[in-house]
Amino acid sequence: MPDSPTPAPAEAEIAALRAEIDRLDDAMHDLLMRRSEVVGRLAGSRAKGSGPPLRPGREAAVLRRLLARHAGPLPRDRLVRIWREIFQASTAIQGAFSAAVYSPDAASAHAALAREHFGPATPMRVHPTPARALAAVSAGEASAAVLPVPSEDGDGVEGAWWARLDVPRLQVVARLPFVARPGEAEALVVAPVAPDPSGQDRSLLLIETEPGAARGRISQALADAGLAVAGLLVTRAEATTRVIAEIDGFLKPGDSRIAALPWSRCTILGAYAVPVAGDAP
Ligand SMILES: C=C(O[C@@H]1C=C(C(=O)O)C=C[C@H]1O)C(=O)O
Repeated sequence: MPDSPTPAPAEAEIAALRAEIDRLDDAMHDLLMRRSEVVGRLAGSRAKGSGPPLRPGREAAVLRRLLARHAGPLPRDRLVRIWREIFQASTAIQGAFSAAVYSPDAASAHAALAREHFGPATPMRVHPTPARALAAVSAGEASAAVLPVPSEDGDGVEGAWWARLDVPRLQVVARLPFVARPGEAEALVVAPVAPDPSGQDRSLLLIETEPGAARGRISQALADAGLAVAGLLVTRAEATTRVIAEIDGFLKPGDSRIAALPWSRCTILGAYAVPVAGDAP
């Protein structure tokens, strides 16, 4: 026997609940208008300095704080989506913002990730190679590029954008999606702005080692220097062995632990806020 449907609340009860929702909408709208005014003041203040208004670390810190106090039936990823739209609207108040997305086709997972992160109102252009997406940012045609996460097998010479990144002018500033979806596509955001710490970050260190350097030796050298390795990617092309080490924490140029490494060619590619767990399935 199917469950009998819950009896509909009486008309008066529905009207009362809708009136309560209307009052809450007004209160939320008032707060959004006030928030936008504060963002406008921030944009006008000298405190924030020049450059694009993107502060992914600050955004991540806000989201983590809200998620830590979150309760009730609104799913965590919906809360994040609402705030992503608020952040993008705030960014747009402070200056024009657009994204250059590497995507082999418009329907790819990367285009969807970028759209989800930057919201439907952000101008976005899809590029057929990571190099073209980066060139759009370099030329000032876009504010940020969305690029594939480096991989040991799939990058090829064309795809290894991270080996030729024009740091520190361009840096990795975020990882998508911020609410982790294990097993699904991920991307990195590169922008002409230094990353800002969120309080829980990972840094990307590009190292050129001697040809044929063994993984174990690379890991050991990083650990000996006091760096906590969260991931290690080793690529070997011709005479060059390139390593991308994901290091726990926010590395700044001049860090003595980097100076202690046995390789002279070590470059911080940027940092990103460690993604948060999604809703339990
Ligand atoms: C308002 C700022 O600029 C942007 C908008 C933010 C927001 O709406 O909270 C946060 C970070 C920035 O991407 C800021 O720097 O705090």
